[in-house]
Amino acid sequence: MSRISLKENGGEVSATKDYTNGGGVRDLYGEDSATEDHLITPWTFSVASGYSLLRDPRYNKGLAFTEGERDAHYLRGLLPPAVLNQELQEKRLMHNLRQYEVPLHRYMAMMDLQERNERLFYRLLIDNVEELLPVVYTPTVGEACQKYGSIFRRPQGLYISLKEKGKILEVLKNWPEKSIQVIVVTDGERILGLGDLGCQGMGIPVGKLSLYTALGGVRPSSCLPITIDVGTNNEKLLNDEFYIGLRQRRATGKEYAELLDEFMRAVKQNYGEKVLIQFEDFANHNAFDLLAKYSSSHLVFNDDIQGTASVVLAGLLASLKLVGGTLADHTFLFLGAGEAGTGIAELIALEISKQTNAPVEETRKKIWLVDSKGLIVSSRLESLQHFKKPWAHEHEPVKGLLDAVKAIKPTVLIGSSGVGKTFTKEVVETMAFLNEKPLILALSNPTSQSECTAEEAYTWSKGKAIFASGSPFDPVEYEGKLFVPGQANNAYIFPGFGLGLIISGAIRVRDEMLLAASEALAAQVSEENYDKGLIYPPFSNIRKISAHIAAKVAAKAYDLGLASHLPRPKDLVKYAESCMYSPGYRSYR
Ligand SMILES: O=C([O-])CC(=O)C(=O)O
Ligand SMILES: [Mg+2]
Repeated sequence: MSRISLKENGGEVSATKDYTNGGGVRDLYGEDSATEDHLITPWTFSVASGYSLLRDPRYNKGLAFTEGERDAHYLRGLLPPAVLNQELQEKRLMHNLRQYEVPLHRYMAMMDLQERNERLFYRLLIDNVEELLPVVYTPTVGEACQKYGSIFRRPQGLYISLKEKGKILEVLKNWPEKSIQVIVVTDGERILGLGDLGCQGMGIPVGKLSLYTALGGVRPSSCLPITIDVGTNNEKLLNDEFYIGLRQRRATGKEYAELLDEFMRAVKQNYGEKVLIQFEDFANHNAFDLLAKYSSSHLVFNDDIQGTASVVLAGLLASLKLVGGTLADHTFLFLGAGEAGTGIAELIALEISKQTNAPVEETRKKIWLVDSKGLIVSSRLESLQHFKKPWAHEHEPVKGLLDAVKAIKPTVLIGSSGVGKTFTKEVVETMAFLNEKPLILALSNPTSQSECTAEEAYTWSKGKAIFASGSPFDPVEYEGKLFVPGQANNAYIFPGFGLGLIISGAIRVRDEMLLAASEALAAQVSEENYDKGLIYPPFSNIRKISAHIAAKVAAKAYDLGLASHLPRPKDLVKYAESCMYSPGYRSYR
């Protein structure tokens, strides 16, 4: 039951909440209108007041409760006399946060705030997005996952382990919110570039969903972080006395597939057809299969394959303004042929195919991938995993990255292997030797896994490189000129993408929607950004950017006949904006 204080008489009061078919809830509290839909089932819930109101992060306002609210809701004496507005609370908290020098301490302070006063948490995150993104998200969230057991305070999100086999539907019903629109789920096997963190991967769904709200305006109450715990193969965690997950090695094969299948069925049964399930940080060997298996029956999106692809394609489209030519004029070389690498490669091939009308089998030939065994070439075809096969072109075998750069002569070099420091000085120098303006994207996360740093890219290329990275880097001064690296992180795409699916009531994800999202993001890069060498707009404008992405994605859903929210709103950008959650406090009568 959700608890809320809306009525003036305090105590336990019943109110009516309108429930809807596709997992949408009516905007009773004026939060947003993203989810208005046809009503079918009435729902009753109780009202919190007094002490329990102060302890309920969704409705607590701390010292911002007004005199009238303190009277009406049995709060007298439970708060000190001062009344502070949200602005002053924000100022105080930002001041406190900046005192912490250790990033993990900032992360913990932010999580505490989220569990104490949700609206204030989102106020901070939205108003200080560039400063706080690296705290609640990449890179600090990676360290938080590594140490999740030690820093554990209050549980966030929903844990579904092998112990819950056969009971997943019941577990979903334990979650206090009934109306869920977005689930981010991980099994913790490939957390960023940090590997298997088992159950402690929970930090990732929690962090991603806080961005759904802050950057994409999806209501927090409709977001559900889930970690599926099938064990871990991480010996360090298995031997860690504070580890929070199942102390066993990973279940695989049939046992794994059955648990996932029960989960997918339970989600659809409980929340309907229109709940978005975002797969996050699964290992390659499961990620592709899960996406393929469920994309025709569920609204599923793999952020590491599709979200990363869409954000990188956006950067490439934008970079054409700086480097010239069309996408088809370029040659692409990837280090890393997993989810991100092959996902990006395929979306580039699709976009070139769309632009030139050439079949995608042809356009793929502009794109080369290197994995741990060297360049992917046709003589390796037999032994390649299925998702690498389309990239096995005719070429003699080439071992390392440097030789591949020399052989392929790429104009664009993309790192997506999850392994740090692999763009060496020689590699960057060769790119700069081959190209007037080499485009270098070091996508692996967190910062420790980045293929090179921004400073390395600019200095080794003697200021020629156009550089962006998955994890954030500070601007670099080189020979008196300031270079501002972009952050090619899927956080640009998934919040707006998800919002677009929600507002249109989409029931399936299609590649055309990803292309639409990329084009929308690229269109948001301004002349001023280009002047600084940026191929992504700053995150400070992200809510506006998300609304534009959402509008294009929703438009595509309508065009493809996959939207269920009818009639189609006339101005989709305005509509998307009007749906977005804003974190200002509500007044309680
Ligand atoms: O979380 C991030 O920053 C980007 C991402 O999805 C990953 O690296 O797996
Ligand atoms: Mg990820």
